[in-house]
Amino acid sequence: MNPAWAAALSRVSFAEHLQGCRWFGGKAQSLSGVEVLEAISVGDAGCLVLLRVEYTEATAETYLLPMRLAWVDGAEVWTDALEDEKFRAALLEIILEERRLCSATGELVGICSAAFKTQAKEMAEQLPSRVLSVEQSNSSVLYGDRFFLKLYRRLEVGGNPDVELLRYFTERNSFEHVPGYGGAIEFQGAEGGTRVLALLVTNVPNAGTAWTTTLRRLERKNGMGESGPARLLGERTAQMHLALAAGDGPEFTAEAFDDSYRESLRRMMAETTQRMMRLLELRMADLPRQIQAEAARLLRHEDEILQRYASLIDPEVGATRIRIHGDYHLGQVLDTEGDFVIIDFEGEPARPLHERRMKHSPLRDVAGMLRSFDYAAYTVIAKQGGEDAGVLEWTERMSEAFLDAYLRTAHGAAFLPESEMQMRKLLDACLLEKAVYEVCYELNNRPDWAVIPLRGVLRILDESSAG
Ligand SMILES: Nc1ncnc2c1ncn2[C@@H]1O[C@H](COP(=O)(O)OP(=O)(O)O)[C@@H](O)[C@H]1O
Ligand SMILES: O=P(O)(O)O[C@H]1O[C@H](CO)[C@@H](O[C@H]2O[C@H](CO)[C@@H](O)[C@H](O)[C@H]2O)[C@H](O)[C@H]1O
Repeated sequence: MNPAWAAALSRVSFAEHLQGCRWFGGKAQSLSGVEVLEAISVGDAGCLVLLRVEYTEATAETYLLPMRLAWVDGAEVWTDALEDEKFRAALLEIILEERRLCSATGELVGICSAAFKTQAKEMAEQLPSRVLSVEQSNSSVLYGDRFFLKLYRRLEVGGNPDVELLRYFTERNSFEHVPGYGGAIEFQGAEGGTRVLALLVTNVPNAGTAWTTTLRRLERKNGMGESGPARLLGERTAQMHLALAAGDGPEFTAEAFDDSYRESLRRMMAETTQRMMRLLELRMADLPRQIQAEAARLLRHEDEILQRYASLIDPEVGATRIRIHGDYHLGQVLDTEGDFVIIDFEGEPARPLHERRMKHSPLRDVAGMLRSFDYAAYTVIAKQGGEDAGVLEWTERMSEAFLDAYLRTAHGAAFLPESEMQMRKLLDACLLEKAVYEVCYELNNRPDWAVIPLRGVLRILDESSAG
């Protein structure tokens, strides 16, 4: 690393800075140390800093920070390099021109798809760019109205499912309701191990995500009777799964839902639950007082949740498992006014990479979307300050329409369990696990939102013990 940078970076108070970043996923943990692993120079525009964050009670993580030294009021300070047009242009250039930039511990490599290489040649002048200010776990840049670049914040060694799946759909032309894959930036460590730092795709003009358009409709009580959009979304979701199920090669071929998988699923579900319970205990005092009683109630249900998984993962379930979206919700769908485009195949950001790349029942995605209808309803109810029967009824209608269209479109697919009872059991297990995951995600990322999934878990438990 450049010694001047190393000295300047050593003066930055990263631990404090991270707590204020939306994309930092360690807010519920106590930090035990932060170390700069590398600062990869991006021409003279700035650098990409790899930061190792250590926790007292969780596995260390690596984060990516684009940084630039600037003079502010006569002093040299580090700023967010993404705010700088020159830096953003340099990132795009690395991909379109397939640049390779050496650093002390490895090499930064730009990878460009054939289709984007042609576009790059046509591009006479630099495209104006801007950073998107949207609700997300990473950071994104829009170049003119053509390219969309996502800079990943939490980095892991290994293949990135977002890149993998979008490249798969684009190369096979098997599902058109996704952005076109354009390229990536990787950091190939000298000691082995590659991390994906950024993804480039086509920009998809849109009216917002289905999350924002759904909330808008709900808040204005406008078009609430219509189940057409939920049906279309169910159909597109099934088409996405059918395209993924048709894949071959070790990464895509469908696999059996056998005992060893069932055991790893049960283990993963148990781990998520135990993680959630420990986080809840840790953060209890920070939760608003009126929510603490519900959180305490949830803490008493640990054994019940674990038992429920065991009985729900039925040994009779005879379906296949495939690559899935992995973190499917209304915010992962662009509303293109009349249709939908599905984005963000990275999987649940809080899970380790090997779990995100596993093959699963696509009912996990279905459960994710059903939970999202619930989130939308309770977000509106929270804003309005009280229960609203109309909104809750809407959620039920949308969920039914979505599920019905999904099952009709995927009818006969090997990834659907054979009987309706098996399907319901598996879906219920996925719904419970998703809500449990969401409590962890919110405590770590957006503590103010934790009440929504927390109440969601309690409702799922109450409903199934009543039924
Ligand atoms: N290809 C695209 N074209 C236009 N906008 C996009 C595209 N992909 C994502 N977006 C916008 O960027 C936001 C964040 O993208 P997403 O992939 O969900 O990032 P994250 O992994 O950080 O959650 C989306 O909610 C959407 O508003
Ligand atoms: O989109 P990401 O990959 O960043 O997913 C993470 O963040 C999501 C929030 O941005 C989070 O989704 C949860 O909140 C949504 C509303 O903002 C809601 O629609 C989803 O149903 C709910 O799960 C997601 O869980 C997390 O992985």
